[in-house]
Amino acid sequence: MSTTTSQPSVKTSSVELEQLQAKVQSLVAPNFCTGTLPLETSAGKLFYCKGSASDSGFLSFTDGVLQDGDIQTLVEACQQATFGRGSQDVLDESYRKAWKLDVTQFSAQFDLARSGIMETVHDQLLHYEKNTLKLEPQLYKLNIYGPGSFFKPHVDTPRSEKLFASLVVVLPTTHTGGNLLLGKDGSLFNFDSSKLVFHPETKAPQIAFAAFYSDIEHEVLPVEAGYRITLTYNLHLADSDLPIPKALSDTLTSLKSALLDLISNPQILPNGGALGFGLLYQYPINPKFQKDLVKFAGALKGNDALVKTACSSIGLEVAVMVRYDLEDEENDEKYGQGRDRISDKCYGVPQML
Ligand SMILES: O=C(O)CCC(=O)C(=O)O
Ligand SMILES: [Fe+2]
Repeated sequence: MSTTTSQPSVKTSSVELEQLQAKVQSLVAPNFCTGTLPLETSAGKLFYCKGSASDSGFLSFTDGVLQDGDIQTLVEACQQATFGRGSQDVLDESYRKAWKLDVTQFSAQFDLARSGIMETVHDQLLHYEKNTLKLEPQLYKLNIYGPGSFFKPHVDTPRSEKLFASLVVVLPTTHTGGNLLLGKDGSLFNFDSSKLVFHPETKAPQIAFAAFYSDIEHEVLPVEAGYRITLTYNLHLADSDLPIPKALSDTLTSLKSALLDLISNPQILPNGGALGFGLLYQYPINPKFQKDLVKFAGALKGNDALVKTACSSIGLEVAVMVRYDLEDEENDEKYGQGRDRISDKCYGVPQML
């Protein structure tokens, strides 16, 4: 972000800057959302095939509670689930123990587009960016976690630079364990699907879902009994012409006034200059192509988007820049695990200026 001047950037250290930093750090924009919704009988079946027509079958999630034996037949059509490590797709049961079906092998009657989930996810995760952007879901896999299945902490590494968030839809089956922990050790949320997939009073089957920014660390705890069946989706950004929201939230208003206080102080950047904000989230960018960042600046997440919106709304120019940290081996090691790791594109940690 810069004021409109041709002066070179000046680094300023002051109480005011520290106050602004504290303000930005105290902001809380949602970075995940969860919910449940009834599963209608008309959306209750899952069809699958193993290879030939004679190996095909279906499960119904709405005609009584599924027995483990029924699910076992589905498991037999599955392959062991892999994950990305470095540039490779690997099978490592000490890291991920689960089964998967590729999209070519199954078809679910459950229709995400008609379920209303995307509207909720859009409002929560694109809160400050929803003026111009929308999310497009791409069905990725069906996964089954049986007794002893788990997925250790990881981030979902992007296959596309448009990857914004991940969505997990849990189908109604009896199971215990298999909680999805969001944030380190579940610091953000403990999503216990086993308690959500049947209505607490009527016991009617329900869908439970969790959506979160793909760079948020998460894990699936071991399933203790039964089977946990999920549909996973990659949520991509797509251009849209949604109307600009009129109301700015209290959070945004308070950040705007903190920024205004700062820039109206004659002691701060008296000759103009630049303010830098380290981004809170990570983004799938290819830093080789500067032009990508122009587009990327419209797709910030949560608090990052909030800071950008606040700056723009008081007339400051905002740009996203990459800062290279050549010695950041720790992150390579930590984030070299996850869904579909790709070799030449990775989460970058740009700076907002
Ligand atoms: O099943 C879940 O809750 C999350 C699965 C997951 O992290 C993934 O497929 O990448
Ligand atoms: Fe994941």
